[in-house]
Amino acid sequence: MTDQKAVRWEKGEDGIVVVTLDDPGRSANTMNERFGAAFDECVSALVADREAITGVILTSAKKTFFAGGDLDSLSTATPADAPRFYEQSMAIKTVLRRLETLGKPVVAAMNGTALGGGLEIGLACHHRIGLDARGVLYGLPEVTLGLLPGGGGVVRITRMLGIADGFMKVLAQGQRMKPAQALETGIVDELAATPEEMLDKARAWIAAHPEAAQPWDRPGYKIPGGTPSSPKLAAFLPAFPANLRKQLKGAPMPAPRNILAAAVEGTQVDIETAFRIEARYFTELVTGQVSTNMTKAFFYDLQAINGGRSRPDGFEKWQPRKVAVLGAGMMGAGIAYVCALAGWEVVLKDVELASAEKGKAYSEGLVAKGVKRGKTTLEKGEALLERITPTSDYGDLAGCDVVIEAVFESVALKQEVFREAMKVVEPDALLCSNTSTLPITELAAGLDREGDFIGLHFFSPVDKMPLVEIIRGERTSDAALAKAFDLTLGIKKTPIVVNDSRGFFTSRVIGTFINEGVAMLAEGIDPQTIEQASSQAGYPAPVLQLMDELTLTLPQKIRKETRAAVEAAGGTWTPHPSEGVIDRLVEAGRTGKSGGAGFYEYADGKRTGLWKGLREELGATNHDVDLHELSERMLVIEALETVKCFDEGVLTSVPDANIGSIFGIGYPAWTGGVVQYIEGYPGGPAGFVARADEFAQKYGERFAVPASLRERAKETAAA
Ligand SMILES: C/C=C/C(=O)SCCNC(=O)CCNC(=O)[C@H](O)C(C)(C)COP(=O)(O)OP(=O)(O)OC[C@H]1O[C@@H](n2cnc3c(N)ncnc32)[C@H](O)[C@@H]1OP(=O)(O)O
Repeated sequence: MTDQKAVRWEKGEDGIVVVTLDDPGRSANTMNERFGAAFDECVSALVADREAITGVILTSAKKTFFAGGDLDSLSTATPADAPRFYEQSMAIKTVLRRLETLGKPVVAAMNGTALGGGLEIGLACHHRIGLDARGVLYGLPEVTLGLLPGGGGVVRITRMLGIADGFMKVLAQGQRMKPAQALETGIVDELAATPEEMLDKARAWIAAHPEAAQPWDRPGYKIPGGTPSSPKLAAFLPAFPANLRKQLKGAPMPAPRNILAAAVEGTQVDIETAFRIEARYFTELVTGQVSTNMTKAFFYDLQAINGGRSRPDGFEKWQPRKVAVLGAGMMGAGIAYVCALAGWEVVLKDVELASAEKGKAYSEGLVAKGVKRGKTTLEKGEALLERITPTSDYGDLAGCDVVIEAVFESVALKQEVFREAMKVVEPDALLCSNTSTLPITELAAGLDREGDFIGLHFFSPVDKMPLVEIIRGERTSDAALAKAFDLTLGIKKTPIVVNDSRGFFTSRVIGTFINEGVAMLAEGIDPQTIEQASSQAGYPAPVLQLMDELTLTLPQKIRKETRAAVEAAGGTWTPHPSEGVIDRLVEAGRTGKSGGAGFYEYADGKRTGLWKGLREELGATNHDVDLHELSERMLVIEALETVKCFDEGVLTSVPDANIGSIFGIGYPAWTGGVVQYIEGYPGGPAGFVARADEFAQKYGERFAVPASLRERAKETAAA
């Protein structure tokens, strides 16, 4: 038996060797050099002792069975590291191949979460047992980090499940599956209720399968669904890359394409060659900028946020008992649903009982859909609905320890409903406004208990959107912030924390995106070209389509209010080139989707195509455009506005900026978020500044680079 190594092993009297993965230096096992060396030594010892071994069980001494490739190393790879990463990918595949061809049964007793490289270790075993416990996850999430499973995962998943199921159900989605789903998908073979039961099952399986080998190593094995040359698959395989292109709409996301290529090419050759193909595609991804961006955002930034980086210290974890939701429109109804889903009592209040009941009906619809799709049970759904009480009577808010207001965007109305609610709710209730634009400090002014007042900006549709922007007013207390943070985690959303200002962070930054799209129309650029440029940048919705959804009157109203505020403070308003276009369309009655006409035409509320008159109305005559430059203008203007948010103290955290931009306002995932876009721009911040300077020259002051960013560019260029 070895000691103090990342891998230790011990042979029992029954000849079964239990291999325990236990990196001494880390709280989770990862594929770092220490593990690689120790695992190699272990497998060599198993091979040497093969005749005396009955079987092997792989398990872990950590809470997490294995957390995959070492992201600290993977996220910092550059093109110069390509040879090293190719070698590393081949080295782990070689050792796993030696294990799977040991000639003795090998069982993965995955007694905790196994993701990425962790599941790839399991896939090299002849049998995988999962732990059926809360919080345990299995899957290959690499695609969500801009990577591919480079430890043999693509090769084995496609051999095991076939190209179609392997790609669509596991590799392309990168889903982290609960144990039952992992079993159904076929990435684990059986489940155990406890780690002890898991070991018993592993021993039993070894006893029953002394001749175990991988299916693909048995003579005559056929890949499920066939290889690319088999007629059945050849008929629809060509549609895969086409569908992928359609889904990605030209966004620079190389991982899905590389995964598909590795899967298709790898199934046409022997397994060793397939490993080399996979390693080549993996190396290309890991040394590229997109995987760095996505890993920073989706692992490190999310970890920092969920770890409570922006939550004030010293306050006990809190959860509401009874939530008052004021206003049962689209937002209020969604908020009521997510709070009831979290297990809290909810009182949904509107002026008329019928409106409140209509708000509750929204939850009924979601529950019915969930039951139909098997996502919840009838009992759970009914219990959720029981927790929502619709009312028109403020008296029913008695006992509520949180108020979440979601009424019309009017300071006077919001203050009035708070005043009424505060007469009835608990004296220390948390007071939250779901405003998307109105300054929190102004809303709180005049109400007692400004310290308990905070902004909770939800995004629509509330049940689907993963973000809540928490806005701290000038007098919001630390205690209220800690409660709002806990509430947000309680409804399983990601909280970002910003300081108060008009439009906060998300509304302000998305405003620059849509205004830039409309400014292009004012330059005479064809609307279809503008839509294409935003899709190609990776935005989930084309810019003019998005503006129609948000309505053209909203930015017009915000602009008027902001202009009034600027002028009242003695400043001068600089008109934006989008203003004329928006005003013309609003004047023509084209106010957006809800008004039945905007940049697009609608029939029965459904979009039918761009308004044909738009080109004529605005004189779309400018065809000499560089599509890439249009895409960049949108990305750059949002990044510059974010820098201003930092300068003005609205933002104080890079993870909040990155995740807020991706989860809240659809900033493209491949960038890693607004700040990471600047950091990862070709040439780093200095390259970004040079590009913004070009835009400032061509398009005006709105692209002026803030001094703080110029300074950062100098520092990073000198480093
Ligand atoms: C070729 C192969 C490619 C790949 O495999 S790519 C990687 C694919 N794997 C993943 O994406 C999983 C990433 N990790 C996680 O999602 C979570 O972690 C877990 C669900 C596995 C566990 O979560 P929890 O129990 O809450 O633990 P924790 O606090 O997140 O992690 C404990 C410590 O372990 C570090 N860590 C976790 N996974 C990795 C990793 N893959 N690479 C490097 N470090 C990792 C964390 O940062 C933290 O560290 P600290 O204790 O210093 O805070």
